[in-house]
Amino acid sequence: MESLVIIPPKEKKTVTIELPSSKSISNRLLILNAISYSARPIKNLSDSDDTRALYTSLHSNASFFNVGAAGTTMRFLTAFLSRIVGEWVITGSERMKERPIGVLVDALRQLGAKIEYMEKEGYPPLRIFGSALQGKTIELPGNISSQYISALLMIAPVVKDGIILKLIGDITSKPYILLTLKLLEQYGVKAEWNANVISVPEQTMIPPEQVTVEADWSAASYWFQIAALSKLGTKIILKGLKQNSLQGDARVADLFVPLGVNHKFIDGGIELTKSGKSVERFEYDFTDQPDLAQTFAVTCACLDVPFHLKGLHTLKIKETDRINAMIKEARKLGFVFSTNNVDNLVWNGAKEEITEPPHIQTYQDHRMAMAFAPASLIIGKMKIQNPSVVSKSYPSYWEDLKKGGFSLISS
Ligand SMILES: O=C(O)C1=C[C@@H](OP(=O)(O)O)[C@@H](O)[C@H](O)C1
Ligand SMILES: C=C(OP(=O)(O)O)C(=O)O
Repeated sequence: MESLVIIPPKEKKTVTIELPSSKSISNRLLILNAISYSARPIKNLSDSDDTRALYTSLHSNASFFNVGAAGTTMRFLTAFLSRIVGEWVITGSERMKERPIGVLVDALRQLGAKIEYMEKEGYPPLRIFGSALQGKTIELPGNISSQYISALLMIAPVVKDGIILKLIGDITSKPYILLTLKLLEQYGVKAEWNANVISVPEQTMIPPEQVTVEADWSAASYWFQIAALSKLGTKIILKGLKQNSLQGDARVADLFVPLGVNHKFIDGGIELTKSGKSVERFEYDFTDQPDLAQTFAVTCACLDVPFHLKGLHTLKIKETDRINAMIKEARKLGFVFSTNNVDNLVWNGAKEEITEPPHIQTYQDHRMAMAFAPASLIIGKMKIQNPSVVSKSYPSYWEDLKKGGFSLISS
């Protein structure tokens, strides 16, 4: 498998980056357009693998869909197809077959859906016999993946009598549920969320005249990281980000202030500059922003800031077991992380000497590649295995790094 040698820039730079658009928003809009039979084009649709997987599935005449590694596509399509008459099969990558979907399948079965597990109980691939669904009140755990909840909420307005979800336990990735409700609102859908109960009555959807996808704040996090690890005087302009974003990961801007990155919203984007003033220790609960955890772990260690990252209970069922992947790969950079093996990642400052340029494995996880590459600003030359994995959410990541002055050599 291919790898990429990364050589950091020598000089401080001013760089302008056109960020990719959000795959989370793109995939919701594709489903909402399909459910409301809207043919209106979506502006600035993501060109990521995950959005391509959904777009291709929705525009195909086939009854078999392979969604690859795309979690949202797998979960959203399962709910969507459950109410389309026909027999459908959805599968995905080997890793997708290890990512649980039982909570969503159980909920859909309560609405009358006929879904079979084709291999392992509780996991893809699925065979779905689509039929009309009957809405009701469903209880489901809120602490495994918010994608199950978003998938159900998006079909709710067109399910007879609507759907009421009673979420049991803590709610994980809440901003993604809010994102779903805000986008449903753009399609004229009224919903209510009180404490742990979300209700979406059956109602007519009114597609908006025009929908535009925002730039991706999760992708922006790697540029905040680069700003934090660059020389003083570096300026990074990220185009397409909005201050009043629908995305929960917009929190990254404030979270980087104590790690020495200042930001200023400007016309059409945001400008990052390095203040160089970091805290002595970083602590944060990532329950609401799980996709940012890798960015912060690598940044803090490179800045010599010990940390305690909490709320990481969902990281084990993402593209890889991210907690263990981080522990293993950070060690190659000389940082010794530890975990309770449930929901946290800790670094007390322990370091080991490294003798050769690190060769980072990415475990089919785009965020491993994107969060580790900026470490080269501190460590020097390093190698990233299987760099093409970034196309899951940010296909132009390496091209953009080149704009930032990094030299990249395929090997
Ligand atoms: O709904 C979404 O668009 C997402 C929800 C989150 O997943 P979980 O709800 O499984 O944490 C996030 O990690 C993922 O990248 C995208
Ligand atoms: C977890 C992620 O994606 P998904 O669950 O949609 O595969 C991600 O992009 O970090």
